[in-house]
Amino acid sequence: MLKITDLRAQDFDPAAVVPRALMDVSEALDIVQPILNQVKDNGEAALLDLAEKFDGVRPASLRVPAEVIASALKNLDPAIRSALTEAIRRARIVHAAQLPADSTVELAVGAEVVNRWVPVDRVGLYVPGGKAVYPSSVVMNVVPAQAAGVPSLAIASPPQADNDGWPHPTILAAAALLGVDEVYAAGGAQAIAMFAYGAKNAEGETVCAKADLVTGPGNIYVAAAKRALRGVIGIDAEAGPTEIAVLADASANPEFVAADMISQAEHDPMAASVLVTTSMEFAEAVNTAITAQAGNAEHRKRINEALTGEQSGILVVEDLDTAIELVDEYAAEHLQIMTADARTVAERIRNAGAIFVGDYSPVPLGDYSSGSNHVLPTSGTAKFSSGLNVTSFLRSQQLIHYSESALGSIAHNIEALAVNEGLPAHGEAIKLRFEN
Ligand SMILES: NC(=O)c1ccc[n+]([C@@H]2O[C@H](COP(=O)([O-])OP(=O)(O)OC[C@H]3O[C@@H](n4cnc5c(N)ncnc54)[C@H](O)[C@@H]3O)[C@@H](O)[C@H]2O)c1
Ligand SMILES: N[C@H](CO)Cc1c[nH]c[nH+]1
Ligand SMILES: [Zn+2]
Repeated sequence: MLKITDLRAQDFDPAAVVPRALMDVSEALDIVQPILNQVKDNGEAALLDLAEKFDGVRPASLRVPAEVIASALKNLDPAIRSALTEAIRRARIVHAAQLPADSTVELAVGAEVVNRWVPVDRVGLYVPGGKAVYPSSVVMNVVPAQAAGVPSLAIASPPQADNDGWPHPTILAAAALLGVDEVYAAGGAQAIAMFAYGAKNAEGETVCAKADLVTGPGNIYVAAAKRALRGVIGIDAEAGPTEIAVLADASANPEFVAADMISQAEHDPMAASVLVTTSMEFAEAVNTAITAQAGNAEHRKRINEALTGEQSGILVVEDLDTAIELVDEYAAEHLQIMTADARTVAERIRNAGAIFVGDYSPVPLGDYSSGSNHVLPTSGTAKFSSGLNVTSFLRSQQLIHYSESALGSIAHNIEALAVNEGLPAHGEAIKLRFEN
């Protein structure tokens, strides 16, 4: 049962009423800092020690041998192979369409500025694997990186005690299906540090080369490590514990909404499920359906913890405008619109990682098979971050090429502005080119 807050007929501050987790990423920073230092100082040895400590198994090596990856692909269940293949196909089409075009602008004769998009050289892709297994996150990381043209891709995923300390076999098989052969048995904050600093063995040989960018989802420790190491390495968004917000009116189906909220709660006791609705009767019907459905769920303990935590809840408001204001303040990782004329309502939303429209576009569709990306910003960071996409792996560079006469025609402007800023040497650098 989620807590219902009745906000009808009262004034409130949206920021003060939207549910938020008690422990946010900033509080996990103190927990992960010693882990990051350990990896920075001791490379592979630290990573193997941390695997033993946090994952309960010490892999035989940090890098997964090629034959282990090949055997995972060979033994992959055909139904899973076919589902992954279709997910990859759809994701490739959607992500290829995101590729931005270079542009060349000629502002005057001989005055050219090129805007070009250049992929990063090497990326580390994090695939979670603590409480659940995420081969779908292999697809979501690798497909946009490949579409962007990144030449060097490496994956890290937690070692699994029941797979001889290697990452889960379906994760290895998904990597093989996508043509990625560089996979490391490393999880959590330590895996992010491995990509940020690189890792050497006791002999001083490089086991994992430093990456330029790390992307991918994970729990609060993974999100905290990304925040702490930003600057040492590029990061995508803080894609931490899963969130779903549902904006629904009385026309929605409470059984559907309950199932969708439970689906995301099963990720993590820290996951958040939030319903904003204009109907108290509907709010109560969803709560009744959640009680009935969650009682039979495999992960009911985790689900119950997530749904009864401070981060989850149901808000009942007076009208649709107020509901939209609240979901915009919440800025959910996933927002489902389940109202009359859902498509029009979706157009009015400003802040969300991804927006799922209507009864037949639930979040689990996007988690696996819609073609969209499931690595999305959490904890309100959708106000300023995007979900993983092709541009996450690209840098926009400008190439400036002016001829002598093109520079000469605006030299006086540069000199005037340089003097005005109190930086006359800037102006002199232009002027001396045109003397004598
Ligand atoms: N936002 C997104 O795009 C998105 C997508 C998919 C999954 N997720 C989220 O990813 C997360 C996956 O979490 P998970 O735990 O299953 O796997 P995970 O791989 O993210 O985390 C497992 C690792 O956490 C570390 N860890 C565990 N307890 C720790 C502790 N007390 N201190 C320090 N480190 C610790 C361990 O090193 C372990 O290997 C979930 O929260 C899920 O909701 C988010
Ligand atoms: N809902 C997750 C994103 O927060 C993605 C996922 C993967 N597998 C199942 N779900
Ligand atoms: Zn999910």
